[in-house]
Amino acid sequence: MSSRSNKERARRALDAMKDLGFSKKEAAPVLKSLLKLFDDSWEPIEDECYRALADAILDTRDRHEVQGLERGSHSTRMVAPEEDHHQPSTSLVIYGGPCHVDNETDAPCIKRPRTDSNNFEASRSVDPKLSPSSSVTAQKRARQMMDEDFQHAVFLREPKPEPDMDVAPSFHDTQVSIVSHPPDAADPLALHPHDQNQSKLSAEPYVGNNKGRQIQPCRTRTTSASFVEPMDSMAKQPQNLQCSSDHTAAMDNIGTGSAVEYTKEAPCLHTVIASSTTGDVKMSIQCSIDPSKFSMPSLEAVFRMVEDKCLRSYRILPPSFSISSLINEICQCVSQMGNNHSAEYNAKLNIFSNGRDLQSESMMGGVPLVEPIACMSKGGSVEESLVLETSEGGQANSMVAQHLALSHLKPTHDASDVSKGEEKVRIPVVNEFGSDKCPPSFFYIPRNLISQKASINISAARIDGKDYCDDCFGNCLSAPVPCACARETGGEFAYTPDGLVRTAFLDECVSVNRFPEKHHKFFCEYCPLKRSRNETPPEPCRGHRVRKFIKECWSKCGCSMQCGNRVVQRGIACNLQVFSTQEGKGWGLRTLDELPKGAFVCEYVGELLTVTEVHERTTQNERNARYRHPIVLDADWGSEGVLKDEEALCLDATFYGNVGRFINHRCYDANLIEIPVEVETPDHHYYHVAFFTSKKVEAFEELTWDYGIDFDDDKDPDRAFQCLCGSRYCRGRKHLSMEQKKSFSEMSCGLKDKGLMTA
Ligand SMILES: C[S@@+](CC[C@H](N)C(=O)[O-])C[C@H]1O[C@@H](n2cnc3c(N)ncnc32)[C@H](O)[C@@H]1O
Repeated sequence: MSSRSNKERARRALDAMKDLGFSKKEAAPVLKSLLKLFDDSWEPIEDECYRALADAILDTRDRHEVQGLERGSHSTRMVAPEEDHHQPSTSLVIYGGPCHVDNETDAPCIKRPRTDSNNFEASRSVDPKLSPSSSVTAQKRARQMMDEDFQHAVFLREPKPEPDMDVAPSFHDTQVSIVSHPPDAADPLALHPHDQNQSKLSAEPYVGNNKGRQIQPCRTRTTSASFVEPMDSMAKQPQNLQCSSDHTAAMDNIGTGSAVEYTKEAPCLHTVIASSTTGDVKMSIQCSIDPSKFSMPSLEAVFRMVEDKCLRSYRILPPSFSISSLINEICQCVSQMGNNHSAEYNAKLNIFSNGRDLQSESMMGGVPLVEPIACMSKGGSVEESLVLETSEGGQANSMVAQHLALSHLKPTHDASDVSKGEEKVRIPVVNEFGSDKCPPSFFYIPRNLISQKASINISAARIDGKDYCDDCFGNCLSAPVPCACARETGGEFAYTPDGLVRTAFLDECVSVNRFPEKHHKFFCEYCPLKRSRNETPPEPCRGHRVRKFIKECWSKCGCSMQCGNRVVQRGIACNLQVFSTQEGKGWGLRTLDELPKGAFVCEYVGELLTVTEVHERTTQNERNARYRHPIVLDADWGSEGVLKDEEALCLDATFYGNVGRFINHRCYDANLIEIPVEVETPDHHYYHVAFFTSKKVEAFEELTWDYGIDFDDDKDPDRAFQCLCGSRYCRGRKHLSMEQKKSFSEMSCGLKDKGLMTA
């Protein structure tokens, strides 16, 4: 590298820092140290718009502050998931803290993972002495911590099975039974299936009604269990059953024993747990099964299926995991498997094991199965029915909603899949910290709904020759020359053959978000955002970022659905989970898989409304205000002259949305970036808002994007929230100077229109 280009790169780096409010005096020595650390390699410094440099400057500042106060002391200790044995079994442990502080050389910290919450235990240094592991492990860990992608990694501890309660994780044992050990045989055992303590698989034995009774599932008996036999034996002991029609389940003692009947939320399921005077406990499950189509599967196979279906899809066990819900699942699986002829069974089990319950889908049209365990929502009935039609052009990626029921929603959530089978992957809901069992009501839709007023003309006829590739076949990415669909992205496809957004393209998109002043902005003569508010005179337009688009091949193209230039339209492919955040942000979305940089995560799907409709809704309907963060589709507002009202569009996921509505905001250094994707319309009024990872994301890390909200603008307080993103660049944080806040704030377009995110 010539010294001239080094100088040029240094100048650009310092300019970028100046834009962020860091003086040359402060930035230059840090840059020098970073270059030394990176062996004069510029790439890690320039990556992510000089993120490493900005981090290092702030770290150096922090360190100087901390050194003044607590020189030489380590306030907290690094916790490695494998070495911390004191955490509760479902606790979150985060690697955190600045790395590589060299007091001698004053070298800055770089790329350190940090905590997102005060509740997380974070490290302040990598000190082999603090780790019981070998120094090799410590070095490895230190290297990991130097890796920027390790930042914010959250490790979710798998719940450890409690010594006497290892029922859930290992159901392969066919010799399972439940045995009670009442200290006094005359004091029959009782079990309340709805008791929270019981359902948390706690080590604490359940003690019902202060009688000191215990139930301890164990594996000491050698009698083989079957689903049929206990039913028979129960039938012979009717005196032991105390049934209740109350769906909240009942527990009672009748002197000689006790029984619980449980029929909640599953009309086909009838579960009875009973004890006898001899101290035995028996459990029976009664499913409504058509005997003519049924052959009893093996218990082991059923358990394996349950494990696949339930435990593996969650990956972790939520605290609400309970034996009763497991029994529900077992019953459903018995019914499903038993209804299949044994020849089909093994093949279907394989399909099932692939992660998606195709088998249950194929069964849904047949014999009704046990209802999924649903989180019932409060509220009235849906007033008007939702009629969905595919819009003009047939295979549109959007639908038209004829009636939108806004006032009374009563959808239910299936905790095992919030998408209710609408996506290719299951998206479970787990609640570790929040008090609500499930997210509030909304209708899950996998594709955008078009409101009546929004003008979106989806028609194959509108796509002319230069915008599609009818002469392609199979995969456009493997053709020797990029096809017409790559025109939008400068003659090169935006995607790599691995389905990732190309790094250069992605970095450019990140840069538009982070440094909007360095990119082109469009100023409307008469801004639709202002127009919709009927302000007289309307405020001047604050400018809209001009964004880069991806154009995917579509139905008019000759290629197949598997073409590498069709990523977003193929839908969600990674394993996601809706979870309750610990920091008080409500529900959030995280990935269960490690995701490389540039991976497609999901779309932001909602109702397509005009900007005016959004404004009307906002003023008329305050319900669900918490979710009201419509996205303005203004990525290219300047391209086709003055926009008509019906062409200025927003996506609102308040009432109808997909999993994208759970993605929380993070100021500036979010791990997702929203990219406009053109699929079925050649103009840029309407497009898909697709989320891609802007860096490598660890499994179980929360997925976030920058809504672009200015937290300092209190003109519209009902729309805003107090930012709890935990980013050191947080625009709500006090330690940033006004100048820096301003720089960060200006990075987002439409900021002053608080509550409206732009994409
Ligand atoms: C699009 S929703 C995101 C999902 C939401 N957390 C939930 O529970 O459904 C946006 C709302 O989430 C909350 N939220 C998102 N990011 C946040 C943050 N960084 N700090 C605090 N609250 C946040 C706010 O209530 C916001 O209005």
